[in-house]
Amino acid sequence: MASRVGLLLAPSSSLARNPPRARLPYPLPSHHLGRPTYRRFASSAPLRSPLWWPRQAPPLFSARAMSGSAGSPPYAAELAAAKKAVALAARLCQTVQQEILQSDIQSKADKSPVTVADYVHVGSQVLVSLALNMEVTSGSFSMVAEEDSEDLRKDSAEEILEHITDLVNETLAEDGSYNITLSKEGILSAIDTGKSEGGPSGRHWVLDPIDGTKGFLRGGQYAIALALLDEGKVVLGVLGCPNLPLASISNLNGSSCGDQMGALFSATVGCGAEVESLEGSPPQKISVCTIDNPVNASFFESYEGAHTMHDLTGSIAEKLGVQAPPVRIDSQAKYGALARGDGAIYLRFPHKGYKEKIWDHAAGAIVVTEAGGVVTDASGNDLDFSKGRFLDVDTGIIATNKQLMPSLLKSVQEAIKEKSQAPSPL
Ligand SMILES: Nc1ncnc2c1ncn2[C@@H]1O[C@H](COP(=O)(O)O)[C@@H](OP(=O)(O)O)[C@H]1O
Ligand SMILES: [Mg+2]
Repeated sequence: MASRVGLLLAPSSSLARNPPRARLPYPLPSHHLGRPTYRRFASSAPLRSPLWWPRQAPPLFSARAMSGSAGSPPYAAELAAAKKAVALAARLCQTVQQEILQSDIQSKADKSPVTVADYVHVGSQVLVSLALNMEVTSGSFSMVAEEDSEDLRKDSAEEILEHITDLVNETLAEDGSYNITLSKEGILSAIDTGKSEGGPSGRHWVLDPIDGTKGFLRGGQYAIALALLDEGKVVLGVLGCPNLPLASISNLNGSSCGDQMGALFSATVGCGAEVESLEGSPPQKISVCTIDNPVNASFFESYEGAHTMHDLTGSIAEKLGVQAPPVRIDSQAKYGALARGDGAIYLRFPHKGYKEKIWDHAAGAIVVTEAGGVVTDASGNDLDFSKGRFLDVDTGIIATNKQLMPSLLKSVQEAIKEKSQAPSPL
């Protein structure tokens, strides 16, 4: 946020150029510190009062699972809440992406799509925070997330904040689950619920409000990625991928034989992984592919060459004997696709000096491991999400099924060694 919102202020996006949306005629919430207190329309009831529960059936996921009820799986309430939160945020993201793609923003001389990206990052984070606070009825709330409100609190960001506020309130009104409207101060406070540092103790939500920003702006893949850490371990994860087909990507170039768009992957520790539509179709169990011969394997990697060393991943694939060309897509949609067997391997090798953040991998990693896969760093170590906002990984991150992992690790080690011994270009 700090790096992006500073660039927001030129009215360069379709959103900024268009007249402001009509304000919703709702009373606004009062300021609060700490945990946000969203106020229900025509009510001053505090958050979590039964008076707050929506009267009508929510059109998206119903998140009314009860935590810890007899016979219910672990984290059932949290999982239901996370699905609801991600589906709500996805609704906002889809609206904004359509506006971007219909506008001439990508061809503007000042090329400032980053402006729009900020609307949607903040809006998505606010909606996730709000939904989690509404749905999870016990314990304190802690969230590790990408955005903070610092730049949005500047006077110069007033117009942007107003747009974000409208966008969030319109999404809430369209969804209809909560009769709530947020003021600008409510938006700022909700963003700042994501300031936690995480760590090895307690529970922390981990959110990437839009993972794959570049893909989002290009009209490609992106994901809303939400995970829950409990005592340093990822115990559940939800990935909302609005542009990923619900059916498998059959020909591995991003298209699918099915025609329904939007996939929501989820996993709870010890309970397996599932996929369903963003509107909440019956969940289907998923598992990684069973390929054990690399000749038949394909591999996913970042679309962006700045995010991974395509030369190194090419060399790994060659050593392993993979014949298919890389499947390059943005975001943690790669983890989702891998988890349901659309491809066999995910390779990620950032350029020197880059530090991975936990929100870029927490949800994706548990979806893959619960689907029977393995996710490690380049040395075969498990990813450790308990060290705060960053991951301490050796060189890169790899994921595949259990059969292929030993030979993949060998190829990774060989390719890294070879690259380190190669003469550096003058
Ligand atoms: N130089 C870099 N190397 C590796 N990853 C980077 C990077 N710069 C940004 N990223 C991360 O790569 C993520 C996107 O991954 P992918 O390439 O798989 O789509 C970004 O998430 P955001 O888009 O949420 O910022 C960002 O966190
Ligand atoms: Mg990200």
